[in-house]
Amino acid sequence: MRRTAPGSDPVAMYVAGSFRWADDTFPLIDPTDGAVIGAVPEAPRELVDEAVRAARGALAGPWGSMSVGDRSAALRRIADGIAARFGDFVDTEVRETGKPRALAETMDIPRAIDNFRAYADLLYARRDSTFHTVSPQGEALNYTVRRPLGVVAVISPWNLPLLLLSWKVAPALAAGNAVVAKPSEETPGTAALLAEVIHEAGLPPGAFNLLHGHGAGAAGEFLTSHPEVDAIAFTGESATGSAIMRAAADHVTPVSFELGGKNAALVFADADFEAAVEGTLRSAFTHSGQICLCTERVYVERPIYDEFVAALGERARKLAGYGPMISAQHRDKVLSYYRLAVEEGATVVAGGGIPDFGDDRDQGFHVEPTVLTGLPSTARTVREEIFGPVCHVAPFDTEDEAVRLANDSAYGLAATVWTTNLSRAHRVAPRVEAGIVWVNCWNLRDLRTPFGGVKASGIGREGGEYSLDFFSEPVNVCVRI
Ligand SMILES: NC(=O)c1ccc[n+]([C@@H]2O[C@H](COP(=O)([O-])OP(=O)(O)OC[C@H]3O[C@@H](n4cnc5c(N)ncnc54)[C@H](O)[C@@H]3O)[C@@H](O)[C@H]2O)c1
Ligand SMILES: O=C/C=C/C=C(\O)C(=O)O
Repeated sequence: MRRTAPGSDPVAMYVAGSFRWADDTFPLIDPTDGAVIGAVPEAPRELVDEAVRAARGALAGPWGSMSVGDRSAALRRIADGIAARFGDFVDTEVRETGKPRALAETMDIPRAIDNFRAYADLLYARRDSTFHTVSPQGEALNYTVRRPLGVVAVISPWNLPLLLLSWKVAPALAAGNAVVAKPSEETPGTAALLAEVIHEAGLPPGAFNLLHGHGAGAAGEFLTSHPEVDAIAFTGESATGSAIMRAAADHVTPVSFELGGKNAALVFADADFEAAVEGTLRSAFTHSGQICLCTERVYVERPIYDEFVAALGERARKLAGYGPMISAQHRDKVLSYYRLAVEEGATVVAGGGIPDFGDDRDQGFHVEPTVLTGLPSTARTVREEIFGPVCHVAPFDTEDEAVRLANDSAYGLAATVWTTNLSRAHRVAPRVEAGIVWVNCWNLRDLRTPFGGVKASGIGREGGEYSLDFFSEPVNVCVRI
């Protein structure tokens, strides 16, 4: 069984229990220095068809009839398998995304392991409803059974490649579905390692299948428009979500969408100043702003506005060790917003250009952490998702205005509120149109909470029981007594 292309990194595909390659390949690029580090297979339509058939076959075979206990044990073996190859996963994650090693070591890879462990447990913890019905039509026992959806397509982005893939694959498998996954073409490596781990864990052939390749007009679209796919779980840009929704409409395929954001931070004058500045620095610049939860709009109550802007700008200028944009194309997109902001009349408080390291990183795709001020709320820079290390800071005068500004967006994924006034925190948080509101913190995550966005930021919620709800169909059985 050949897992790797000759002379390249192991980014094989995995279909029907065996590792696959393809004649057509494209280069894998290290964004830190722009070097070609491997070749990625482009799955042809026939292989997508074969993967969907293999998944269907798995549902009719041992995977479809596996006990909850055995399924849970299989998920645990996957978690242990990732843990056993922790270093390989970290190396691959860092090489393909350019993110700081500490981030991969403390967030991406441990959280991926947790995802498999958590869903192994949740399988047991799950309860469903039963009702004893007494009505004029008669007496009955109503109970609920959960059926898997069937063949689930998982399409994931490049920013947290393993975390966001496992965030869908683990609950989909836990609920008894068969999965066909297509990770981002820019970061296929950790998914390929996951396929090896799943193979070693002994899942029946076809229960998990992995394809590589591009989205539009390629493997991604072949998969999401496939008539035999029963559900689509997607994380990525809102525009891609729209395209997938159109493809899914033909077969009324259910979708779960985690999409883009333009997340707001509200900093009140009564906030712990130091915590708010440091927290906003983290929320705007972690992974160079390439986390869907990152802050791009900061609103600060006027009495502390000047001091806040000065402090944030000074710390942004001093940031070191940050990673690159994922690709030359994405770097160019972010830089085009830096230019647009100036055209729109912004004051550049920090950054605004390309750093000069004087080493190999100058061949990579870095941009400077950037703080802007002075734009009206109608500016494209304030309205559109940039997905880079950049935020715009504007003042506000009242609590109502702060909430109105936060909600003045097509998006609604996450928000942060910085205040020491407990009543204000509880008053403001539910008024913000976002799926997640952090008070005096950012990205403090618990796998059991509902995760997702409102408006253009998504459809549905993932996390804990919420994922199991999406990945299974409740069936009401009514038995006359
Ligand atoms: N809400 C969240 O939880 C969340 C999490 C991470 C990233 N994101 C968003 O993801 C974006 C960055 O990731 P990206 O650039 O990889 O997103 P993207 O939408 O460009 O690509 C995501 C995936 O979709 C595939 N794809 C693209 N076009 C497709 C099509 N027509 N049909 C089927 N598949 C297709 C790609 O190949 C890739 O695997 C940002 O907008 C970010 O906000 C959201
Ligand atoms: O990029 C966007 C999604 C982030 C998700 C998490 O960081 C998480 O689930 O903890």
